[in-house]
Amino acid sequence: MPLLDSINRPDDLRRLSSDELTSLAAEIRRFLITNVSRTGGHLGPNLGVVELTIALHLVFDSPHDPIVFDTGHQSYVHKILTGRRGGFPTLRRKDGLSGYPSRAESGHDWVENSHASASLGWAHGLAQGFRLQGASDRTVVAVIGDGALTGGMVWEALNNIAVTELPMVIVVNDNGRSYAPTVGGLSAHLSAIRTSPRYEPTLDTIRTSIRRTPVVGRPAYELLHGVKAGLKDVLAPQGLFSDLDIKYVGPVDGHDIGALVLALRQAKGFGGPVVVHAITQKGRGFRAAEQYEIDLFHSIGPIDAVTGAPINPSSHATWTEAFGQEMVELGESNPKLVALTAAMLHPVGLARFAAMYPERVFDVGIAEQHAMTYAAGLARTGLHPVFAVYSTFLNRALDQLVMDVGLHHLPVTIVCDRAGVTGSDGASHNGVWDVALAGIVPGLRLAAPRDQPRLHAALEAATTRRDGPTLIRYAKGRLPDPLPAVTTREGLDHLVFTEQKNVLIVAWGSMCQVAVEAAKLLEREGIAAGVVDPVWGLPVSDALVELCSGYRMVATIEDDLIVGGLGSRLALAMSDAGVDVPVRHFGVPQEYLPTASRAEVLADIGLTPGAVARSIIEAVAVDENDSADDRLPDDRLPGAVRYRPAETVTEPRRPTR
Ligand SMILES: Cc1ncc(C[n+]2csc(CCOP(=O)(O)OP(=O)(O)O)c2C)c(N)n1
Ligand SMILES: CC(=O)[C@@H](O)[C@H](O)COP(=O)(O)O
Ligand SMILES: [Mg+2]
Repeated sequence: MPLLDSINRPDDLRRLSSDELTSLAAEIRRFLITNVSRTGGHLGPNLGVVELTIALHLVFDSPHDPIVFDTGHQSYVHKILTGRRGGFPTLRRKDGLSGYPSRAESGHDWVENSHASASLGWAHGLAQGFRLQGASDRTVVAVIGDGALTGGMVWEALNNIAVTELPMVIVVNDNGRSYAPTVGGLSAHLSAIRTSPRYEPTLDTIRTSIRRTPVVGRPAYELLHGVKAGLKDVLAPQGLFSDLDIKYVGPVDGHDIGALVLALRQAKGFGGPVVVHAITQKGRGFRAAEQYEIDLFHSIGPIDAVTGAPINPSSHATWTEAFGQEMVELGESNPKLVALTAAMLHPVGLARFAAMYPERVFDVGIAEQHAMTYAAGLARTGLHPVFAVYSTFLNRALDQLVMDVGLHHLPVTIVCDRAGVTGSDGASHNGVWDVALAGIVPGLRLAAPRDQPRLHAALEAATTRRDGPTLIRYAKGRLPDPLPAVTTREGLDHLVFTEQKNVLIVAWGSMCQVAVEAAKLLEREGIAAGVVDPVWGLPVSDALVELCSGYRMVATIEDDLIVGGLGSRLALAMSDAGVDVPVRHFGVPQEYLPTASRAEVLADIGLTPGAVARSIIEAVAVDENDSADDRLPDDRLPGAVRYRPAETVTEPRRPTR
């Protein structure tokens, strides 16, 4: 029977011999490859932490000793060891196993936020909280990658942790990579430790010779681990942490369970803050991952479990590729254009621009705050920075956007990829807050292009603006077919034009297609509805406010938060202008959305043509004998939450059709 079948809780590990633990690690590796190649997910990071996670659960008593995984994308092995291997066929799916820690799944999971660099803050709070409440026997463990270590929050936490005696073990999972090789001085420092010439060959030689020694070999080998774990203080420079007076153990071979157990036990025994520096290999044990230089299979879709080749790769262009192409062309015509990324050069589509203009791209590590203020500095010298970032990670740089870029009216363009509902990466990855957050910046102009032609135009306009910031947002995945305007008036693209001032649907970005299809459904019901796309939706234009005047109803549809979104700002502007027309808002509710596919989440929150049309029909109070229920396709998925009308709807006047 496979050893893995007998592992249902961490305690089950403790009855295995060291050889059995090594065999278990191999079984887990095969399990990961078999399952994650089917579902997609963070295969590379989790292949790199198999032995580390086994050692953590051998030395610490989870959940009594919390283990906090930074970013959380590398917690699959933790889930396997805590009784959840059966859920892996449903990984990252609706009602399935989350791809990140989940309190609803297990008491072993403490932190669900998948935004990097937060684990040390969490660990500090947990340790301090336990101490204040007399639970001094609990050691808090943070597992943080070398990439996440480049985030500013880490150093805020370390500055505070360093002056405590709290029982905390900070495991640096150092594989030298974020997606790409980790950048910056910190990474160079870790690399120096990792590759210290005085460290590796010496110890490897000793280790090999001892292992060959019969009988006394194994005990001596165990002893060496203890020596090895301590040797770091002697053989290789590691001032970074010890200069903060934080004890340092390592570097330890992150794939040697015995060495890890010794180092973690030593760290636990210190009783105060300790760093354990584990050297791991992202993608370890899967040749295709190990050889995929771009990101070592950091995040994959379904692949062949042997070759690693994508299964059914989409040939359709993506927003990210379209952006990348635009940047290459803009870079050629505009020598002042520079680009920034926070450790996601390829994921945001800047790789080609970087290849063409290597001196004009800056990867700052997972440091969005720094990226934004760095961009302000660059702009202050007359350059035009484009900061490409996933929408949800823009949250990290709000103050820098408001006070460094906005306050100085600097020509910085922020390009938010993965804007809107992303779905399978869970609540903290939906890019739904950017409009509400960035929309508060005085002078910032915000566009949500609906297709590639509009993206081209928006980038042209944004990168030539000199008197303030711009933000352009687009959804994850494939580029939609072009959706041309029927006519454009005063900067407003009319996608469905009706002379009749009955219902006006105002939509932008990915919701334009939804709006057009909803208008067709309404037309079938004899309800005339026009559709207009403002493209540059914020600040709300006077032309849009004036256009809304005289309609029986305005509906706004957006793939971002209703509160603070386009619709709520339009309603406010209409109210200020005395345009007394009821407004119904369709968008993302102020909730943390559960893990599901983008399509499933959009259906659940009523952002489908059928749901929008049904709701508009209900709102314009059609003849109550014709229940809307009989007349429109209910394209919600079974069991979906019924659409909840937005609170801001005012009672519509009885329409005439
Ligand atoms: C604030 C923030 N920015 C960007 C990301 C996207 N992201 C997810 S994992 C990752 C790389 C993490 O590298 P590391 O911490 O070294 O972990 P590894 O994948 O190497 O185990 C990045 C940039 C994020 N999750 N959070
Ligand atoms: C863990 C993390 O933040 C990213 O790796 C995230 O999974 C992005 O996924 P996509 O690039 O597939 O949108
Ligand atoms: Mg890493």
